[in-house]
Amino acid sequence: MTASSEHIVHEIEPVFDRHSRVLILGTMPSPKSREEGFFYGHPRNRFWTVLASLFHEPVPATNQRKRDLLLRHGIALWDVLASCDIEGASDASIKNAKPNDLTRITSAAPIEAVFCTGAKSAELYRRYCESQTGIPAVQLPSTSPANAAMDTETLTAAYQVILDHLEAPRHVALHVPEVVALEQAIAADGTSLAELMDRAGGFLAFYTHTLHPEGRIAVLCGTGNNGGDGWVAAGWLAEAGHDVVLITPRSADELRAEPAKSAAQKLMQALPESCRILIAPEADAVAAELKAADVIIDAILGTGFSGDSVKEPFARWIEEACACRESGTAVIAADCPSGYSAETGKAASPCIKADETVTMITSKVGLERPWAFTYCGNVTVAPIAYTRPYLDETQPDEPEEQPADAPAPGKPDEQFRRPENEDDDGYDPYSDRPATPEPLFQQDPWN
Ligand SMILES: NC(=O)C1=CN([C@@H]2O[C@H](COP(=O)(O)OP(=O)(O)OC[C@H]3O[C@@H](n4cnc5c(N)ncnc54)[C@H](O)[C@@H]3O)[C@@H](O)[C@H]2O)[C@@H](O)CC1
Ligand SMILES: [K+]
Repeated sequence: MTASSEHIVHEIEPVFDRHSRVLILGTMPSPKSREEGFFYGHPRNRFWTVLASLFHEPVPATNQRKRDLLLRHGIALWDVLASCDIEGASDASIKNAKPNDLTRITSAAPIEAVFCTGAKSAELYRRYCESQTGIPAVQLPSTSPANAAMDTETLTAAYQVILDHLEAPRHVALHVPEVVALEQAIAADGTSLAELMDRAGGFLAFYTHTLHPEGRIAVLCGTGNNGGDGWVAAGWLAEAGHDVVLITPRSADELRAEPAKSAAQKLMQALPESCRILIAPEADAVAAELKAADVIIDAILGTGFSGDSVKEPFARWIEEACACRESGTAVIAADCPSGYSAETGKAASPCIKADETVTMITSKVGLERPWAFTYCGNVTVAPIAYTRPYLDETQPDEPEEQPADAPAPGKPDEQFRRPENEDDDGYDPYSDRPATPEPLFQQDPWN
């Protein structure tokens, strides 16, 4: 060990579960990562920026969000080394290396590909770990600030290869009480409702900003938690450089629903200059603000709405927003369009017609009705939590739906229906029937 090197023992737990399909490995957490208690913790390391951009998500800001992102996409994350002597974060200085036992992950998860984030981890993996796992590693470029020559776009393009091994996220449509129960269960396990709202509003803003990187945005907020998503999104969009006006019937302090009230108060405590708040404005003032906007975010009513009609002042706000959309203003709904039942798909009078709906956590049955597009436009699920463990328990995979006139399985509807795989000669290439060997030579007919 040299004077400036230290003996380091890896103390950050690996991230994986039984759905992880890809394993990403570095060498050893840097001093900054050890301080943060999580992988790639240096603010200038681009690992999280690259992953977020691969999945079109906001860059995760906390360790919990980073862990969540990995698990949602089926990625396991660890390092090759369990301990070594190292100078700072210098891979080149590594001596006395002891590898981690990667079978801890490969025996529990269906890992089909291993990626190393840099030359040193790939070299150490080949030397110490490949024989344990039996899976050769693909070397990816390092995301560390030391690899500054490579820009983030090039890095992201190199990391695309990971996607070939991952499954597309499953979208399950739940009933509204099931969504509420799901959020409660996630909150009971440590991701609070306030945190879920922060992620919901953050994703709503990220999605809006991706579609409309510039322009003036009006956010219509109701008094429930759907409004809370709007308060969070407004702050985020103002920070991202938009001119934002938030329209609400009540001040932050007068709201009653939690976590919406706390989210609104948090925005008021550090209100960005480009975010104006209009409290209970006259109908004409609302109309003028909506007309001046390039994008309207509808965060008036979400899953808490039911009924045949919408009360004032929201009814008028909805009518004004619909009129603006007729003249070309984009409308993006938070969770579901206001006035539209996320449970039944019934549209009240009046009802928002949106170009896009960013629905939180998972889809809802009302958003899957055949006419939903008229009100919801494109529906995008905001991936605000890792829901799979909860849904695996409560939602066993349904058998594929058969059309009403489909024959019962195993009972052909016609007497002479042929097995599906049979070809014109009656040979089924996929059956287990052993092929009858053909004679190699025909017998000489003259003998
Ligand atoms: N529970 C949570 O932690 C999370 C909730 N989220 C958001 O919270 C929403 C659900 O929040 P809430 O349960 O508070 O319900 P909503 O905010 O959807 O609706 C409740 C509000 O609607 C008003 N309302 C009901 N019927 C009305 C009518 N006919 N006319 C006018 N106003 C009417 C009520 O007075 C109440 O203020 C979701 O849609 C989602 O956007 C997300 O932030 C994710 C996390
Ligand atoms: K809404």
